[in-house]
Amino acid sequence: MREYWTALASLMGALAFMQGLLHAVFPAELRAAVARLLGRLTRGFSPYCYFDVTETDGMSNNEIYDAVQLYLSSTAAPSSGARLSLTRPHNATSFTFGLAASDRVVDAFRGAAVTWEHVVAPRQSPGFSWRPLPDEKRRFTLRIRRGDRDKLLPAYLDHILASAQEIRRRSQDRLLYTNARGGAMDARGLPWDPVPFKHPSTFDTLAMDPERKESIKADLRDFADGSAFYERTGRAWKRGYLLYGPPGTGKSSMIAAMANFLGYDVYDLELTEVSSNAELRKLLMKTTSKSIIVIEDIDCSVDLTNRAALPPAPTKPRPSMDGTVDQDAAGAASGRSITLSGLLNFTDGLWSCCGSERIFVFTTNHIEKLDPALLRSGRMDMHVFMSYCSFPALKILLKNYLCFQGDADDDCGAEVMSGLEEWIDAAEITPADVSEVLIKNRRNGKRQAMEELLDTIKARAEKRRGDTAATRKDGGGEEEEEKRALGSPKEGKEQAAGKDSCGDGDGQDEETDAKKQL
Ligand SMILES: Nc1ncnc2c1ncn2[C@@H]1O[C@H](COP(=O)(O)OP(=O)(O)OP(=O)(O)O)[C@@H](O)[C@H]1O
Ligand SMILES: [Mg+2]
Repeated sequence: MREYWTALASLMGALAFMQGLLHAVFPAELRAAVARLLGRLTRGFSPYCYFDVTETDGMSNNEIYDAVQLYLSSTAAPSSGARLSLTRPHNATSFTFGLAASDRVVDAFRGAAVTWEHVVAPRQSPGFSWRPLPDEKRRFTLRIRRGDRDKLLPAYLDHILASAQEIRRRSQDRLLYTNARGGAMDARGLPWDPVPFKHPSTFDTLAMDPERKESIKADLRDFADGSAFYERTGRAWKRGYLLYGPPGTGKSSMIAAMANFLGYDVYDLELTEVSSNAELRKLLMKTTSKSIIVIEDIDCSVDLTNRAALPPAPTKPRPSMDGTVDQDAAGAASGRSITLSGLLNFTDGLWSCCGSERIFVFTTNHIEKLDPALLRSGRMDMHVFMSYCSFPALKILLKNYLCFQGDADDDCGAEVMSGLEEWIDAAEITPADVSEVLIKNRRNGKRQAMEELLDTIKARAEKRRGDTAATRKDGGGEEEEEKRALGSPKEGKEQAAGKDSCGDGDGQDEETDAKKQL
């Protein structure tokens, strides 16, 4: 036994000596080169090919790395018995599983097996970098059989990217992005600032005529399921909504309800922070698909006066082919570089097709101030008038705020309800004002809250009647008439009933025309 231990000790000594000698004679670079050569030789004879997906690709994060991580976490890993790491992504409420360092997982696609390995190695010399790099270098290595290569690539990677996007959408809370940084980029080169989007508005809580609500929901559903339709018809997969109406009628609430209904992120585009059309294009390019791009109060954000009414510019703007004023030239000449034509390119020009499945929503309190170019057919597919509170909309608010059950609710006298029905249209009261009264009085019980509301509505209707009479007396009748003609709820109701107010009778787009005016 003793001899055995002596022999082992001298063998270990000899090995240590050899290793020291090897290190002294062959420098590290030479050893690495030999290892690389051997690796290349063995790979040359190997029936597999390998693809590395590194965490960073030079300056920025590698989108495919993130996608592979998410994909493996949800599909392959849980069934494989591999070791998993647990993470919760930024802004997410749920946990995701990731493949731990140096672990492997087998996946299958189109009948072929593939192996993923997660390789984590310490970063040796950080070198020069514009941004702090992690201490470890991470990558996924994909191993597939040489014979399967054409069958799997790039379809398998497309499948991974699509699955990861869907997982992200399901697991993450929706995000609200804003460009309020005046064009500055963040560390990842993105011009948008995200915050978690947790708006409670849904189509159930939105007070508007149930029929119009249903038709908007159906339109959104058609849009979201319309991949094949848009491809077949050669149209960009996008849709434009123009929401217009007085303040407090639910335009912003409708946007939140749309986002919650579809599960889309919202990009709130602050046009006053955008200095040029080029910047606008960059912003558009950095939006993701399955998103709603919102420009609120479009009439206030940028000077979108009628083309004919543009102020004379110091240098003569170049007339376009159809004789109208060149908006870019006029805009530049008048000192602002974001123009109507830039905005139109953004919504339905060539640039609008970067990415897909996006909804543009413009809101305004003054549709009459918008350029007809913005309203013409094909630009904004749906014009939705958000009107003052109607009786069906009021019933929704009563249900939401007071749990009022309609006719089945005996507590509240039928006469209060019929009074509300009688006065609500004449009062021209917004859902926001109705909500305010209900919130204030809801602790006093249903009946009292509704009576309070009836008083408010009656007082308002009578005041309106008095105001109108006074205006007529002062000879302002014509002005009042004009105002009503431009944006009154009555007009909205006619429009809601199917009248086209946008001069869009060219029948260019049947699908759009059928649903356009809501
Ligand atoms: N149709 C509606 N259904 C339910 N709640 C509404 C509706 N309209 C307004 N409200 C209530 O009033 C508040 C203000 O509404 P919202 O901000 O959506 O109005 P808006 O039309 O966007 O107004 P503005 O034109 O001033 O931006 C909301 O928080 C919501 O509680
Ligand atoms: Mg609003």
